[in-house]
Amino acid sequence: MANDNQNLEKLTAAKAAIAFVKNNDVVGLGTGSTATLAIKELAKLIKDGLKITGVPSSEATKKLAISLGIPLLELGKVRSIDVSIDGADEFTKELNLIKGGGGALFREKIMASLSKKTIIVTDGSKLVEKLGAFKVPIEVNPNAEKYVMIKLKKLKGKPVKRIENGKIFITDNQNYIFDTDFGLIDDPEKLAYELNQIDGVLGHGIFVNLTDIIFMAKGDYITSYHKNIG
Ligand SMILES: O=C[C@H](O)[C@H](O)[C@H](O)COP(=O)(O)O
Repeated sequence: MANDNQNLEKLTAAKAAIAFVKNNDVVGLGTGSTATLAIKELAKLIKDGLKITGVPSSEATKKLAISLGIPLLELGKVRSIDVSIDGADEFTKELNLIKGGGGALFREKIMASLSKKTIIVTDGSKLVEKLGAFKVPIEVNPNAEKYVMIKLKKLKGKPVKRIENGKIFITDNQNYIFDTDFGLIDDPEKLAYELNQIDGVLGHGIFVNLTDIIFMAKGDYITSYHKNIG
């Protein structure tokens, strides 16, 4: 459970990202507690006259955006997004991420892939030296449940089907999530590639080369990490 300080940090990071949204932008709307704060800040600007069109990355975010009166386009219908703002469960200074704690990883990855600029916002608890303490969420078609389990074990993963409130967790795309322990991940790009090769895996929470800026707030300080374009 996030404490008050963490919530304040999330809000600080969210506000830093909102500054990148310009009039008439198509804006990717992430999922989770930090993205929610960003979306609420965006809604305030819209009330003050900013014109944007949002693209939600989950059904929960869609519902939130509608309740706040944000005009929306469906993710599957857009060719390009100007800027997207999302959270993360872990990140490294190389701008590699683990996402999907809320199960929205597939649509979030499509959103990030369509975005000219992807901004990630986090509190001070998400920065790690190496990804992997947070188990990698993997979205799996139920028809491939056993097959994918076998494949993940061959990759030395320990998959556990996600249960929430005593029930099997079902994603917005009607799939399962396997939270998979790979230990600390030495080469996230390689693991991402290997997971992409498994039939029945719709997507996974390792995000490599998809982020432009990360704003992390810790206490009173905000640190930004930028993509190395050199
Ligand atoms: O599926 C959920 C997303 O990837 C979230 O962005 C991620 O879990 C971080 O969420 P939060 O901002 O609540 O920590």
